Parts: sequence; structure tokens; C-alpha cells
Amino acid sequence: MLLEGVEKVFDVRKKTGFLKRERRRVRAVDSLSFSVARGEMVGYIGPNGAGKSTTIKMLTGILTPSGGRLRVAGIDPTRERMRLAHRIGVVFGQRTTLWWDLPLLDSYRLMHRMYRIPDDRYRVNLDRLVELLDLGDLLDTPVRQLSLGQRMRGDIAAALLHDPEVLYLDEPTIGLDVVSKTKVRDFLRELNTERATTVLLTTHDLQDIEQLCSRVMVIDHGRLMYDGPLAGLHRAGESERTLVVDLEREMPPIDAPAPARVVRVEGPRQWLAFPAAESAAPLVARIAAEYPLVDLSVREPDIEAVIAKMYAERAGLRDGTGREGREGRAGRAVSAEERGSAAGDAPEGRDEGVGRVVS
Ligand SMILES: Nc1ncnc2c1ncn2[C@@H]1O[C@H](COP(=O)(O)OP(=O)(O)OP(=O)(O)O)[C@@H](O)[C@H]1O
Repeated sequence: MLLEGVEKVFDVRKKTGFLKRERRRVRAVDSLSFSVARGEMVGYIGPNGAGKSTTIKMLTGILTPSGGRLRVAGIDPTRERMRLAHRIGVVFGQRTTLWWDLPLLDSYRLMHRMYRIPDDRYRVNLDRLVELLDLGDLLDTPVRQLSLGQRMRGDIAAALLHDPEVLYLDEPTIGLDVVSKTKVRDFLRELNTERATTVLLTTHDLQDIEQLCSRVMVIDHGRLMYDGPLAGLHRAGESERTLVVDLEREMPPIDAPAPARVVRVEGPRQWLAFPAAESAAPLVARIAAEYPLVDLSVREPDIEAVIAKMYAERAGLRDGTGREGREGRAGRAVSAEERGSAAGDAPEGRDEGVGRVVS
């Protein structure tokens, strides 16, 4: 998958008076360049309205870019949308591609025909997907009677029946309970290992990224803001996770080793913030050894908070408040000219938890 300086501009007409219309140009995607290698599983995240769906729609051929160059599996999505459809799979968490009133198996039969999947291939794929996604007991159930988690697993199987090389997943775990989320994540890991399917994953759940993706790209205002490992993003945004600790009884704030610190106390429950890029294990071990611990859980920072902190950090740099620069902590800052060029190279030092903050 390769994008070079891709742009998408929408012309929007807005009613501003009784007969007045104002024309406005929305730059949904702006000089976007990146590449994803075969078999990579990459998180694609950003706040609402950042340009994620527009990117995915261009990558599937639904939308035509206003500028730049785009290739998926060597195919230009705009020119050869139908050919591309046989090489990609798409899952939208909030919409289904299945036939609402038909049993699940009937949807698969229809896809068998629509994609002209050879019979033997269809049977092998269906058996394997039914096994991995635990769909055996659901095949005769009409889609409208499935729970959200079951429907999502059904949709994922539908997207993979024709053996696509590339899979786009848009919020695949949204609204799912913990057990369903685990099933979906386990399956995606298995798929990636077994078939080397390239996965571009859009999500608001940082745990999806943490558990599945060695690389994450952050987009905002249509521009690539960060490309690298999740740990590097946490460092760039100085983001923090929260350890929620239940003690046997009400106690004074836990004496935690800096930079971890207690941020809230309510009866026997205490909340400790600690750097998201660090493991919780030493902190947990220390609390377990020194305090009467009953229960604990770790809460991830949300994406908006991580990105907001990254901006605050940048603003600090620009207004000369003298805080330590991004470059020192999060890797290489990349110039605007560089962003406009193909980002085909892997970000330097990705494996060491160092990413690329794009300026
Ligand atoms: N068809 C359209 N016509 C006009 N503007 C659009 C259209 N589609 C998207 N936009 C605008 O382009 C920008 C990017 O939207 P996009 O849907 O790609 O964001 P997103 O990152 O997917 O957001 P979300 O997380 O809310 O789905 C937004 O300002 C949006 O209002």
C-alpha cells in the first residue's frame, strides 16, 4: 500500500441566509504519504473528523483523490475499483455488509457467487473462518438476531471469504464486551500470522493497537502527525495510564516511586497515574508487597488525550517555553517537505520504541 502526497478536497455549500449559499472547501486529506508493507498490521488513529474514513474510502476506490498517487496491491483504486475489490476486504464496525433478514450462511453463499470464489477455495475458507471465529452455531441464525459481537465476527468472516491480501478494519471492536473483543483480537493475530494479511486498523481503543499493531499512524486535519510504535507515541505525548487500586481499607495516599503518583483517593480506592510507555509491573509489585491489596486494574489513556498532549508539547516547543523537545524524546521530527515525499522508508528505530513525529 503506497500513498504519495494524496489530497482530498470536498466542496461544501452551506446555507448562510434565506437565499444565500456559501461555498467552502474542506481539505479532508492533505499531502498524505505513507507506505504499508505486505503483512504489516498498522493502527490508523486520530480524533473525529481527522480524515481516517476519507483515506479508507480512497484506498477502496469509493472516493477519488483530488491529487497525489495511490496504490493498493499494485492497483490504482480509482481506475480499477472492481479488480481491487477482489484483493481487499473491508469491515465497518458500525455497519454490516450482511443481509439483515437472511441466515448468516446465506450471506456467505451470496458472497461466494458475487466474488466468484472457486468452490473448493470457498469451502476451505468458510470452514477455517467458522472454526477460528467460533461461528458454527450461528450459521442458521438470521443476522438481525445476532448479538453485536456475533455480528462483528460474522462480518469479519464475510470480508475474508475471498482471500483478500489487504483488510481495512474500521472500529472492529466498538461496542463489544471484553470477551468478544478478545475473540476478535485473537482472530486478527492468527489471521496475520497464518495468511500474512496486511491490516489497516482504525480504532478509538488504544488496547486494540497495543495488542495488535507494532506500528501506529496518527492523522489529524488530514495530515500525518506521527508514524511509529505506540510506545513512542505515548512518549511523544507524555501520556499516562492509570492504575486503579482497591485496598482493604481507607489509607493515606500510596507512597509510589516517581514519576508515578496518586491523583485521587476515594475511600479504600486510589488512582495512580504513571507513564503509559512504561510497564505497570514494578509499580504493581511494589504496591502488592507493601499494601493490603484487594484488586487492581489498569486504564489506558484515550486517543484524544494522547494527541492533545502531543499538541501541547509542540506548542511548548514553538512558544519557547523551553520544555524538552520532541526530537530528544520521540525520535526524528520530519519537515513539511519530507512529509510531502513518499514515506516508503520504515521510520528509523521503530523497533526500539522510537517513532517519527511529523512537523
Ligand atoms: N462527503 C463529504 N462532504 C463534505 N465533507 C466531508 C465529506 N466526508 C468527510 N468530510 C469532511 O472531511 C473531514 C474528514 O472526515 P472523515 O470522515 O474522513 O474523518 P474521520 O477521521 O473518519 O472521523 P470519524 O472518526 O468521526 O469517523 C471532516 O471535516 C468531514 O466533515
